[in-house]
Amino acid sequence: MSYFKVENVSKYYDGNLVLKNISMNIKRGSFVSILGPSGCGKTTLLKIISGIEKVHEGKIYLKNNEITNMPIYKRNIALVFQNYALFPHLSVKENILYGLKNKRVSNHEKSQQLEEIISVVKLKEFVNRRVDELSGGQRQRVALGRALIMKPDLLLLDESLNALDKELRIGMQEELKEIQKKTNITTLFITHDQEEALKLSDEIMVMKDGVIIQKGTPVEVYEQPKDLFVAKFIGEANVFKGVVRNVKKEFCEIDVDGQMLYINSNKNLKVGQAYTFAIRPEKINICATKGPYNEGVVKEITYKGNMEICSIKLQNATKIKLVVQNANNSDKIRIGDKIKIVIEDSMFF
Ligand SMILES: Nc1ncnc2c1ncn2[C@@H]1O[C@H](COP(=O)(O)OP(=O)(O)OP(=O)(O)O)[C@@H](O)[C@H]1O
Repeated sequence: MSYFKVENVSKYYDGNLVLKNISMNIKRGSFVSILGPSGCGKTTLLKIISGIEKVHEGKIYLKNNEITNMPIYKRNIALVFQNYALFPHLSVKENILYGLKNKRVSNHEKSQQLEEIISVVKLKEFVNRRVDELSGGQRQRVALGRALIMKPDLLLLDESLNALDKELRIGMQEELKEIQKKTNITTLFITHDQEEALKLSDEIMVMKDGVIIQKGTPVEVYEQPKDLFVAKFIGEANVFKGVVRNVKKEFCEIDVDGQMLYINSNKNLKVGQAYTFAIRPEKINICATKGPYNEGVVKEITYKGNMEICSIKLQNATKIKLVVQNANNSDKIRIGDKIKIVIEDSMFF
């Protein structure tokens, strides 16, 4: 039996089915992200797990106990909201201790636990400061501290890094991962940020329209997306439709509106059959002479600091994007350059 299990859960709002037959098994100590676009049902799922909302169908188990209809306070599940829901006029210490308000804990134990948590979330010098005098990142840590002091069996994080600016967010992602590893707390994190999910998770569940479309490790969902939606949602992809004209041992030829694309993989494709396929920009290399290659002209270059995204127009106006790591000035690609590219791999659907 798994540590945390959701079994065929469905939920309606005003007669609309917003969660459809959701099932998941989560191992103890793992960090699982639920990734999906706005409105797909992520928050509703978290509310159901925490007990704020009721399920219409299905069952939920935590540590072998059914908790489907258990009251919130009996579940020992902590939920951190996007806006943290802290008390702004209270101190860091008071906010964190609030997590223990329904627990019978002696004052001595309380101060011991507080000290431990303050050290985990690195807020030692702010213990007595009011929350409204803290930065966004510090508030995030208070919210985490308030959840962690409960020693919950499950930690639910609802887009909790959303309120932070990019730099702080990246810093907090690292801290969150570190805290999760240190405490070994089983965590369910919801986000619509694919980079965040890839970086933090042991497992990712991709959701769309109330359904979990794919579950897997970050590598699995990125490299073997189940469908085009997942391929496009998790990372960049050049998407084409075309008919396979030739399949060789090392490569295949695909006709995209009269433009022949050469791809260095064959994936058991059938000649004459039409496929939708998606090529990751980093699977395309610029080559000197080695064939089979595709030829095109550089139309656009987007500078990204450590890399550039180049948009290449092939002979018949098909456009394809590739990644170039920042090169020396002499090797730099420029708009108007005629280049040869090798497509190393593609995902076919
Ligand atoms: N209390 C409610 N009453 C009626 N419909 C609701 C209620 N809460 C959410 N919904 C609807 O249920 C669907 C799922 O909403 P939910 O908030 O779970 O999505 P989400 O994936 O968390 O979105 P976001 O990323 O924007 O927060 C949406 O269509 C939403 O409009």
